[in-house]
Amino acid sequence: MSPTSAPVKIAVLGCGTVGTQVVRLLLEQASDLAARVGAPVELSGIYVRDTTTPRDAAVPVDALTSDAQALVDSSDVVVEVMGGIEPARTLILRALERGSAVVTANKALLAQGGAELYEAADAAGADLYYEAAVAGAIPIVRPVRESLAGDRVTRILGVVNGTTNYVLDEMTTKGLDYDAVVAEAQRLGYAEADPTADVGGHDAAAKAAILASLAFHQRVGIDDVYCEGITAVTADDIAAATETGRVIKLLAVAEQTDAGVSVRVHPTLVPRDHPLAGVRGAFNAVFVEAEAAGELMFYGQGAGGVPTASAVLGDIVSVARHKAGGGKGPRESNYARLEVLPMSAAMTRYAVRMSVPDRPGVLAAVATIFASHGVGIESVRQMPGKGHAGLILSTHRARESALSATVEDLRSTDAVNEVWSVLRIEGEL
Ligand SMILES: NC(=O)C1=CN([C@@H]2O[C@H](COP(=O)(O)OP(=O)(O)OC[C@H]3O[C@@H](n4cnc5c(N)ncnc54)[C@H](O)[C@@H]3O)[C@@H](O)[C@H]2O)C=CC1
Ligand SMILES: N[C@@H](CC=O)C(=O)O
Ligand code: NA
Repeated sequence: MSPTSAPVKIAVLGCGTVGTQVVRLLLEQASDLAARVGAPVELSGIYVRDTTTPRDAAVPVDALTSDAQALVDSSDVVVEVMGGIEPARTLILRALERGSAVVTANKALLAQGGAELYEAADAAGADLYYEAAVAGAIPIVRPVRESLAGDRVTRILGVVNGTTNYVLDEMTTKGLDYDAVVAEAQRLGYAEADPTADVGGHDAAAKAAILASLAFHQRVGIDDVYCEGITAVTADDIAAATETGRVIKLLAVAEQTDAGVSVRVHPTLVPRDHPLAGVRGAFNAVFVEAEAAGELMFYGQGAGGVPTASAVLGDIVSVARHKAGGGKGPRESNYARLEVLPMSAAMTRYAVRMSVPDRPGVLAAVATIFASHGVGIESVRQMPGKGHAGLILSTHRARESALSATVEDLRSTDAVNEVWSVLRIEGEL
């Protein structure tokens, strides 16, 4: 490091699960970080609501401030780990407008108001980095944004929410109660401040929007993403999945086809021998298919304060290097003009689980309904009950609109007592 290098001043906004670990690592690793950056990396302050709240011993009390604007205005790099839309948005814009680099973990803000932030960064020639916003510690933003920038990404398939993966995994393997597992995910620091963002699928949808924007070089916002969470998944769904050699995962799917771009998040049946089925606990995994690269898989800890802080620190080093030695990170790539398709146009496979009367001719009647909508049946599994039979019909690839029309007819025929659930299938040939 040159003895004349001016320190790079880092402001941290928010001191919760992630912020605490960012501060700890910044201070503990200060000398290594300085050597990697080429200049001292200095914590200029930590913005909190209340400076008197007791905090982790790693957080220096004299660095706490409740004056966010003054802190932002006196820093070279602003690290936003508060979450939420405001005041995060205003403070990030303020930082970017004065040419400061911004590192954020805030996928909700990026997926909702990203355009405004990217434009402000571009106008000021400032860095905007957000590796922690997608799949926690896993390097996925940088690979898609930079390493694959010369390729054509066609599909991304991922487990990108640690909380829901943890919940589904605990319910599947230990038969634990849904509410108890969600509470544990909160205690472990996996869940969002409001865990309905996790279980409702919105957190995964925000990540899917960010990944799709990067992969397909155009803006895809949260409103473009079809989103279904795990709240309707029942113990019976999990048992039926096990029965058919599958597991249920909340998957984010982003695909580019000739017709356009399709981005969706929903509970999905994955065959037990598929690598995504083996993603346990709060771990995440992202498959990327690109024309030249072929299939790539990224795997690691998708949630939790310490792993997420690793991704934040990596971004801090990148932007601090630019501050110390010159240079700048990539601008937003937003030139493509593909149509973002509605969910009704999505193509996938389905498992329809239903109860039918235990009498002859029922199966033929059900098959006729599927055929009338052009939905091919790949397999039928029967599970006998008292006076009725449980059926699981797995389909060939079909259009979502055709499947919806099929289910509507199934619900109105007397050949079916009840349609219990409809789950999409990915990863099976
Ligand atoms: N916890 C995790 O595993 C991950 C979290 N993230 C993201 O990182 C960000 C932070 O998440 P966590 O640390 O888990 O949340 P958290 O709720 O533990 O921490 C946020 C902190 O910011 C503070 N804060 C919120 N609004 C504020 C305001 N207006 N003024 C001052 N302080 C304010 C809160 O009091 C809290 O201490 C969020 O955007 C989240 O989506 C991203 C990846 C993983
Ligand atoms: N709540 C999120 C945290 C990381 O993004 C999750 O559970 O994945
Ligand atoms: Na990441």
